Amino acid sequence: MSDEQTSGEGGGTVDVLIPLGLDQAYSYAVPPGLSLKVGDVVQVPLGPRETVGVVWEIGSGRGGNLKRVSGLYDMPPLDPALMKLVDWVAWYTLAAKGSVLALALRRPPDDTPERPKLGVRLAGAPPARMTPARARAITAAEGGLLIAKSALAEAASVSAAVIDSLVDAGTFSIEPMPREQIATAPDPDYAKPELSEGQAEVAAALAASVKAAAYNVTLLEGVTGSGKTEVYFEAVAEAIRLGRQSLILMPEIALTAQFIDRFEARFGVKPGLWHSAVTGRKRERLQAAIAGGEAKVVAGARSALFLPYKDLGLIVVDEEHEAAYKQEDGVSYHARDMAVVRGKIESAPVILASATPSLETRVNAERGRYTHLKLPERFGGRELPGLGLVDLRRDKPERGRWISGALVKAIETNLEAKEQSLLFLNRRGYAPLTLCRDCGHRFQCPNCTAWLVDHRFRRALVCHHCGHVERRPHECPACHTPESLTACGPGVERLAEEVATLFPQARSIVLSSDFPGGTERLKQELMAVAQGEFDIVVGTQLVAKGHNFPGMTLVGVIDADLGLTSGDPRAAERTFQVLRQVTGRAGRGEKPGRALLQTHDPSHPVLTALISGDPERFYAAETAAREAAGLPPFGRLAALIVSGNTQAEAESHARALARSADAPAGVMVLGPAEAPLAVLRGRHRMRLIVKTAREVNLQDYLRSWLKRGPKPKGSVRVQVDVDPQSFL
Ligand SMILES: Nc1ncnc2c1ncn2[C@@H]1O[C@H](COP(=O)(O)OP(=O)(O)OP(=O)(O)O)[C@@H](O)[C@H]1O
Ligand SMILES: [Zn+2]
Repeated sequence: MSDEQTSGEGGGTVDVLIPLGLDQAYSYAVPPGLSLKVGDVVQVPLGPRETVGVVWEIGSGRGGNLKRVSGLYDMPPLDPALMKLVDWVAWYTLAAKGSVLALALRRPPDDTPERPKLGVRLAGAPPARMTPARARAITAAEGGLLIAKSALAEAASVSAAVIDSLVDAGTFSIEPMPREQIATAPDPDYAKPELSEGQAEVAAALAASVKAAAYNVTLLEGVTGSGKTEVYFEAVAEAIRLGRQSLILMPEIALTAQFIDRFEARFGVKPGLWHSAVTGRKRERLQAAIAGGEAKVVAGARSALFLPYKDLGLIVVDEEHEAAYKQEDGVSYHARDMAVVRGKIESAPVILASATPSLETRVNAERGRYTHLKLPERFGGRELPGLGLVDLRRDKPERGRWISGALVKAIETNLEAKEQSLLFLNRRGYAPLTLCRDCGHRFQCPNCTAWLVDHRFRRALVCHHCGHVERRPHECPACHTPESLTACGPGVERLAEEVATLFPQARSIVLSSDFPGGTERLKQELMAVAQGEFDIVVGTQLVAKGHNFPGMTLVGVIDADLGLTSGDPRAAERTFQVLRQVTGRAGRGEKPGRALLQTHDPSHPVLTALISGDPERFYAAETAAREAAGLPPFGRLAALIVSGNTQAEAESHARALARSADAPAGVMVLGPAEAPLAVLRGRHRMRLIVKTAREVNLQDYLRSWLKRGPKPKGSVRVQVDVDPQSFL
């Protein structure tokens, strides 16, 4: 930013960043009479059209023959903290700055006036001509309250025309309804829980960090059911008392009905909810309430990180280890890491909560960069579930079955005791692979290097990567043998079939993201499970985390080895996390719980660490392994995915890029090799991996490399992923 000038006057210039995939701000002339400052939201011409942009810098030159800014929008300028965040995220991820701005920029307000909802009120004398319908409407409106027209019509079982006629007769007055409250102030003392001694200590430390109003990161590590939520609510309460705003980031906001209820029980109102399904005017109003500082607590998905908080006093990242925090398309940022950045920019404390923290966060805590607070016990003296392994090499289910004898017995015992069981299998659909018994033909996605997953309930074969759907035919498309297709391996739907056969009297349900009826129904079913309406739940990772099912006392993991063989450097960590989360669903209520994990490899270090009940053992071993391999957080990693319409195009560009790598000391460029998903949505993909020592400035290196390297031509695209989480 220029030092001398704080505003661009008529005749001067400004650099305007446009929320599109452009890295540079463009210079425009400021027309006479207009005075612009940094952060102002303006309209500018771009090619043949007009577009919105933000004044990023005040230029020093004269307008000359530059295009002119067309006008200034009547909306608050972008906050300097948010501009800083945009700059930082763009620098770190190598995404185009304009694309990052698109995450942070509010759309200019819709100018069409919002049609207020109309209400009617009993205000005058009864009409000269009375009818039964009119009488009902008048009776329903007694008391003189303002009632929405449609609600009154429904309450009185009359048509809207009847109400209108009473308005015409002067019996009812018509008035605009007050707007639905979007930001009612939460009450920090609405329903304070009685905290245990350990909880109270941690809560006090968190509240103190809020009071200190300074940047500081705390890892809140507590076993499943220890009351992490309850405890960080105390930090939120403190922020509310100070009149400041809190952001609670959650990995899957759409499924957090239980969380919202808990928040309401604690603070008397719902938090402001921010996610992609909040649209239109509601979205605008919430943004305005956040910018105005009235919305005190926002619970949101990762995009809530880019909202224009007026006075952010606390950021909580719940389940900080979750992979869902990493955005893979467009700007590929990790919301947990960027939350820490925003905390720093805002001088606000950040709480990272998890029962199974990421290795990165653990190492930061161990090295003293983060404060480490622990809740080592479950609340109310409850025990963590006892864990046992089932050796599938000995206790082998018959062909086409997946539940071992030991697990069947445990479920039977649970059914007799009227307690709930959860069978966990992280595979959607009926079967991961379909093949022809006669010729061996396998059903593959035409657009991706992936098998089509049999979804029997939907009667379709589906690609989980691109969404391609086809009908399951009756004969093999290759050899035309009728009825020769066979399903290989289990998915949750198939497991549910087995459950129905084994336990016909049990009330069972399958829960996965394929659940018919969408998120709303799914929420209801999760509630129903919590209320004990099902005996057996078959589910994917969707049911593994965050939920509180008090009657659940048994968790059976169908395939504990799944995920350990993927070759992903994070495979061990992920498996450890998901297994600890899912087994943590057992025994959260009055009765103790247990979990059985089926495996072909009972001596695998991840499993023995889990069984030992000593997570430190796992973290120590995994930390040592990562350190030895120079993997994050001990080194830095980036992936470059080079894709093109043909294999040849992608490969030749990837090779040319590799040749120009010119890696200095401390930098290693690996590849190109075919990406594990070699074809995705019809695009051929090659991958280069950049691995550097921790002290290397990875971003600077990548930038200089991409600048001197060959420029992508034709269909070729290069996608940069700093800190890749998924190695597909
Ligand atoms: N001090 C308390 N008073 C009353 N109930 C509590 C208290 N602490 C925790 N609980 C209850 O214990 C259960 C588990 O608490 P909570 O969900 O906060 O744990 P968590 O550590 O977030 O669990 P997870 O990591 O498994 O999601 C909840 O039903 C919660 O209401
Ligand atoms: Zn596909």
